[in-house]
Amino acid sequence: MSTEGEYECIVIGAGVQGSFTAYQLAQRDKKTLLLEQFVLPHSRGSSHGQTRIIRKAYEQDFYTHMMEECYELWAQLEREAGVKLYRQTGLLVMGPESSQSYQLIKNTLHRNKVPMVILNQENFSQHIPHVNLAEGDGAVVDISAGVLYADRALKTVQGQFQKLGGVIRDKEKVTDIKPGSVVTVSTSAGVYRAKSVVITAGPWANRLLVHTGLQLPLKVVKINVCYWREKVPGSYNVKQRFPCFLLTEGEESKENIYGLPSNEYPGLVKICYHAGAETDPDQRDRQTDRSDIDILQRYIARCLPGLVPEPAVVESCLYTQTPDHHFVLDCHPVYSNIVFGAGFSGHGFKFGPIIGKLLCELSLGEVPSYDLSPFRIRRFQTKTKSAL
Ligand SMILES: Cc1cc2nc3c(=O)[nH]c(=O)nc-3n(C[C@H](O)[C@H](O)[C@H](O)COP(=O)(O)OP(=O)(O)OC[C@H]3O[C@@H](n4cnc5c(N)ncnc54)[C@H](O)[C@@H]3O)c2cc1C
Ligand SMILES: O=C(O)[C@@H]1CCCCN1
Repeated sequence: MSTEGEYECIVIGAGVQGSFTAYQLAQRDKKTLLLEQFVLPHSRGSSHGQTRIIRKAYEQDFYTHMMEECYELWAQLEREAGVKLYRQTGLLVMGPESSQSYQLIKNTLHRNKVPMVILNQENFSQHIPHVNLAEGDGAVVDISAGVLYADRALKTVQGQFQKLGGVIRDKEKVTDIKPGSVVTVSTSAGVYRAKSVVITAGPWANRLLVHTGLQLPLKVVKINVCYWREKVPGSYNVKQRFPCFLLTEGEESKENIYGLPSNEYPGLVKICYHAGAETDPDQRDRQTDRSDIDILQRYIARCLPGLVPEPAVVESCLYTQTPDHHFVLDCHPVYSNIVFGAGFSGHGFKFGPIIGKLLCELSLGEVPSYDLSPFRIRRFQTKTKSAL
């Protein structure tokens, strides 16, 4: 019998998480197949675009701890592939001194001895020109934070996976998963079998998990990715050492507003709102809600006087949110050889190398390198078919 369609592991979904999982498996000499429904590269999921923020500044220690190793893994990939994927810019975190979120981030940085600088109302504008710090707001800079070149990172990790003998089959949509000690995966073009399967399908996670009788409490939202024109070209540029920034909450809203220095599109600064309207991932272009843009316009007019408060470019991206905004990293409750990573809630890119490592460990039945209790599905009231 031919073993062509037989693998040690099949990874479904070639976004950042699936690509790093496949790469980790191949590094461990496992015969691995990475399946992707669209032709690669594509911009219909969550991992496309030129940039993402990388940072250690989090409210919870467990993310900061994971990022310690994760920076190393990003650097290792850069060295292996001879490609630059990270640029240090620092991350300026601003928020009301009295707010819990701002204080938690500041305390996490402090407790974990992450290099940081605290700014005050007196010295703020000297360090960060062209930004108005709201009265009562504090400001702290996570020094090692920066920008990851997202599209380049995806291409690089997929290339390294292939160099290690890994197989990518794109334009192959998974249509069925049959659990068992050997899992059978059917696609639009063939049938494959593997000892274990990892589902990293981003906004489509529940569409695949349904074949295994499981549904997760995931909400898919569309984010308007807005770019704003500098009145004086270069004033918020990465070369001027303008940092990434994150506003924990402000006059305009309770949700984060965040930005990255002008870099990818000359003269344009990326600033987005960390919330959006619910959408079907296959119908995102029909979701035309712009309430996030209204919020951003008011914020920019008030606090970023060097930008034209009208977006010059609007692209789109999807978040897949869990109720607590923490990731889902777990094995299927009935079929332990089916593993999934989902619900990255708009902050998973930077963790790609660590998520890949953890999902690889779970799929090989190993004890994961980190405590996964914040990410397990038992924290939800998950719907599992009684027939299982
Ligand atoms: C606007 C925006 C800004 C963000 N900013 C940051 C940031 O600054 N820092 C950060 O760390 N993170 C950030 N994120 C979050 C980060 O980008 C995501 O958490 C991450 O990309 C999720 O990756 P994924 O692999 O889970 O999903 P995806 O990238 O969506 O990958 C899933 C893949 O599965 C494929 N697939 C689905 N169903 C099937 C099927 N049936 N058969 C085959 N293939 C299938 C899809 O086509 C897709 O390619 C941001 C996200 C957005 C949208
Ligand atoms: O993951 C991040 O670092 C950013 C922070 C702000 C919201 C979007 N994601």
